[in-house]
Amino acid sequence: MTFYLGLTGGIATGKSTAASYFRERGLRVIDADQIAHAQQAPGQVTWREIKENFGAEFINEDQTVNRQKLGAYVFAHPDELARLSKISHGAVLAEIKQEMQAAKRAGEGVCVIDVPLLFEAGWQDLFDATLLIAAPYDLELERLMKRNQLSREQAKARIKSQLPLGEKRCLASYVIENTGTIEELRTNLQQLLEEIS
Ligand SMILES: CC(C)(COP(=O)(O)OP(=O)(O)OC[C@H]1O[C@@H](n2cnc3c(N)ncnc32)[C@H](O)[C@@H]1O)[C@@H](O)C(=O)NCCC(=O)NCCS
Ligand SMILES: Nc1ncnc2c1ncn2[C@@H]1O[C@H](COP(=O)(O)OP(=O)(O)OP(=O)(O)O)[C@@H](O)[C@H]1O
Repeated sequence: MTFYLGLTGGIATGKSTAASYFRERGLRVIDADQIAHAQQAPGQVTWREIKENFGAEFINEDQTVNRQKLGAYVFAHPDELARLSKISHGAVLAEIKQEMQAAKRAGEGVCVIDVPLLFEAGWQDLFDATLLIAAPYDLELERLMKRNQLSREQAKARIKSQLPLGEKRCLASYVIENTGTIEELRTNLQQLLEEIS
């Protein structure tokens, strides 16, 4: 039986860092962001819908979606972000389900599904358990500003576009506080893996 572990967090709280650890341990990690990006490749259905709904000004000369520009726009306009989510989520979910089936067919013990918007989308029932990588608000804000080179206001708007971390804490089966070093995070992840394996 495959144990499906849904991995989530706030923006920049450390999901990808946790996902890297699981990959190093040889586990399949299904990455919703990566799936969403692949489905935005020129010519794909999602790409066409983005072009039609948001306009050609969000398409680069090489026909790829200008994600930086689109991100700056949608995170400043909640209704537009909802429109983008609506365009993307059905196809992302279908691909996630396919990859989960592949893990089962391959007889894998644990399969991790990294979904930033797991609780916002209401997908928790798809998984055997959910793991939230959490960090205090100020740390989340600092990491996000630094990594994406955003102003404080831009970073705050991105965090605000998601369900508050406090609410995600109540919904998750497991919560790991990512407030120490990356080594400490890895130790906590190892303990969790031992518990569920
Ligand atoms: C808004 C976009 C253009 C920004 O692109 P960018 O390269 O700057 O960011 P990236 O895709 O790496 O996402 C970074 C983080 O932003 C957050 N985020 C992304 N999409 C959304 C959304 N629709 N609502 C709230 N937060 C979001 C997530 O925490 C994600 O991990 C891009 O995220 C996008 O196309 N989003 C729609 C698809 C989607 O909902 N993806 C999430 C996985 S289901
Ligand atoms: N324990 C830690 N100590 C110091 N830096 C960390 C720690 N954990 C993560 N980081 C750094 O914080 C940033 C955000 O981490 P990461 O990319 O894993 O977050 P994420 O939750 O996947 O983000 P997103 O939601 O945007 O995809 C990265 O630059 C990462 O190297």
